[in-house]
Amino acid sequence: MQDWYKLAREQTDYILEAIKQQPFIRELMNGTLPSDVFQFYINQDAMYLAEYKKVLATLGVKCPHEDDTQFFLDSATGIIHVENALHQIFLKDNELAHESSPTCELYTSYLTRMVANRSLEEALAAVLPCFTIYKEIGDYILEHQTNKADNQYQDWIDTYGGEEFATSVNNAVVITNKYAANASEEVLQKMKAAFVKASKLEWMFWDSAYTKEAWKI
Ligand SMILES: Cc1ncc(C[n+]2csc(CCO)c2C)c(N)n1
Repeated sequence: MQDWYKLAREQTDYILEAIKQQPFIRELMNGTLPSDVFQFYINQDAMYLAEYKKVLATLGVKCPHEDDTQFFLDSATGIIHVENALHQIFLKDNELAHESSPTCELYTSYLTRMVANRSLEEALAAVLPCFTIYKEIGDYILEHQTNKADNQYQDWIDTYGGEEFATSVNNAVVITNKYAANASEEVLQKMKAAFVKASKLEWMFWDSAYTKEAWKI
């Protein structure tokens, strides 16, 4: 398996295209996303990230190569700095929610289960869309927006588009490809399923923010 990610990316192209068409993304891009919807998203994302950083730390500890461990542990602490800075800009303290939406709960629980109970390869594949999809969507928005000087969400957009974040995403892809290169056909199938599912959960996360998804009871 030469370039596992290239194949996984091709097989999830329909999900990427669907994300680009989501009203959340379109309105984020032109700056018209209602601020209560963005608040809901940032709130849920704060809860997502609190779990995701533990997922990355656990994954890092599982990696046999020191450099890979270093990368995932750095990414976990990076979340504390970069993402918290974003939340400082956008998260209004008085609107802090403490209950995860069903989709936020589903996504974080899924990732936690993958790193706890599955092979390193599967866990890597499950964690990767978080990096690659944000990179693609960040770049997509930067490329297509016409209002960079006056979009209230520009700080968010700039975090995920551009070069600095690209290096981190590239590292995550290279590491995942490296383990895929020696994986059996059975493991490769499981990696693909995990990558597809996590990509769908990324779509669902934005969708659930746009509808301000609540528990049914
Ligand atoms: C639901 C959701 N998915 C992905 C990201 C983006 N993201 C979160 S942590 C991380 C790795 C280190 O920065 C990246 C790319 C997000 N914020 N929220």
